Amino acid sequence: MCSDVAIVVKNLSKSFHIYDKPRDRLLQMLSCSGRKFYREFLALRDVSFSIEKGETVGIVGRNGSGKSTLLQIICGTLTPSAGEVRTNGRIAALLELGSGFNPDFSGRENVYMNAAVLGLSKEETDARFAEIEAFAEIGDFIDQPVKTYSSGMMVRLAFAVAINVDPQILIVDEALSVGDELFQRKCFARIEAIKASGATILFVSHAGSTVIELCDRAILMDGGDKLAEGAPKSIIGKYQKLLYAPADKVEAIRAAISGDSHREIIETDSPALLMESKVAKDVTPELEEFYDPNLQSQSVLAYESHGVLIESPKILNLAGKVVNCLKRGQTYRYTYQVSFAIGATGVRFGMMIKTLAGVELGGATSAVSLQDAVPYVDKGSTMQVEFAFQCNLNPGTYFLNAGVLGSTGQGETYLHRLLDACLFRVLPTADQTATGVVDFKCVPDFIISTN
Ligand SMILES: Nc1ncnc2c1ncn2[C@@H]1O[C@H](COP(=O)(O)OP(=O)(O)OP(=O)(O)O)[C@@H](O)[C@H]1O
Repeated sequence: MCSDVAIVVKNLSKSFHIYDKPRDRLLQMLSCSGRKFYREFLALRDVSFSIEKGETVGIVGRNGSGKSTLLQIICGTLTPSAGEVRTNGRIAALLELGSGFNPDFSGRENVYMNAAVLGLSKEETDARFAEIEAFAEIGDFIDQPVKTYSSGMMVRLAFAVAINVDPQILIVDEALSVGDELFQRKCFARIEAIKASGATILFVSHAGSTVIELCDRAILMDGGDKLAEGAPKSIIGKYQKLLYAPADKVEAIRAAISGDSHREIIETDSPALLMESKVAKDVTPELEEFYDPNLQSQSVLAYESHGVLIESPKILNLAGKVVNCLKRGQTYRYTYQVSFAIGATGVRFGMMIKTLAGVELGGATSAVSLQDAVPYVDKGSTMQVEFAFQCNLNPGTYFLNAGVLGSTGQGETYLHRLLDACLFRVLPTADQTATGVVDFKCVPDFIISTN
């Protein structure tokens, strides 16, 4: 193995035996006839790549694409069915939550055990223990059995160990998403320091922005295949295209992505090759807005009705078609119907767009003050409410609220309100330069001065 290379994965395949019924497993154990009581499931199919020392590589892919299986084989906790993995350097891994811990032992004991597995002597761990404890910030829990820990505490301790053993290769599988935001930031800062020290980092993440920020390169997995590898931004674009594709277009998009990679367009962030990556992107079909029936809000929360009911919240495009997968920059109409089983005064309507995490991004009310509200709505009336909005959001998933304010005699209140009434996605585009959540239409410009 070349001394510049940290990880080599060559023609790696992994198949699992799937038993339809528990008794089939038993029959298989007892069988001497060679008959198979299981189905083979190929979780990884002929995957090859290599990672150089000092590189930070992100692995992305839809659920079940084989990311975790791949990391587990690289770390040696799972054996491949075919192919091989070679690694060069001390590996610290954060795989499944708490997988390296013994639940009956205290945090302190687990730190020593974990560090020993990673090749540290007791004296070396003694010297680092205070730093590990300080980083984990779990207080007196350090001397409690790990089985009493919350998932957040577990990940704090596991991460504190992994990053304080000076790994030459750090492998992280989504573990960071468990910790709270402040801890996540602290971890990212430390990962950057580890990266700066020249270590190799391989991590799985569903967060495209994290991969773009942290990684030098990304690998897209799908259905056990390595579909593409290249510059993070380009790979994330392909991943999102696949993720948000309507069911009948998935195969075409998959084929286009894999076709690109078979032509071996190895994309880097160097300006010369960005031209090539643009060509590769253009091969992938651009997605049009559409309605995905599977995309329904599972978290609708209705306030108690005061004789008023919000119904049929939906998004329409300008042609009047119902859609929930939207295009960035386009104008849409958010509509809902309101039925009044009771007369109400000072009626106002509202909407709010929120992120998956519930952050309120922006909305509107139909009137600034009571003076501008609809003065009176008769009992038995129905109103069709509509808010036109421009979709200045970057690709992602968002929620919409709907609300009706007014009075039925006891002062202004929500006559009805639906939280998470609607769910929509913003589709990725090939030419996206905007980052973050909101597309502020930033226009970059620069002037180079030389002395
Ligand atoms: N021990 C196992 N036995 C049978 N099937 C398995 C086993 N482990 C994983 N699989 C299957 O292999 C496929 C790949 O799983 P893996 O966990 O590697 O995917 P992933 O990309 O990490 O998914 P996610 O993003 O949901 O974590 C899945 O279909 C999964 O059900």
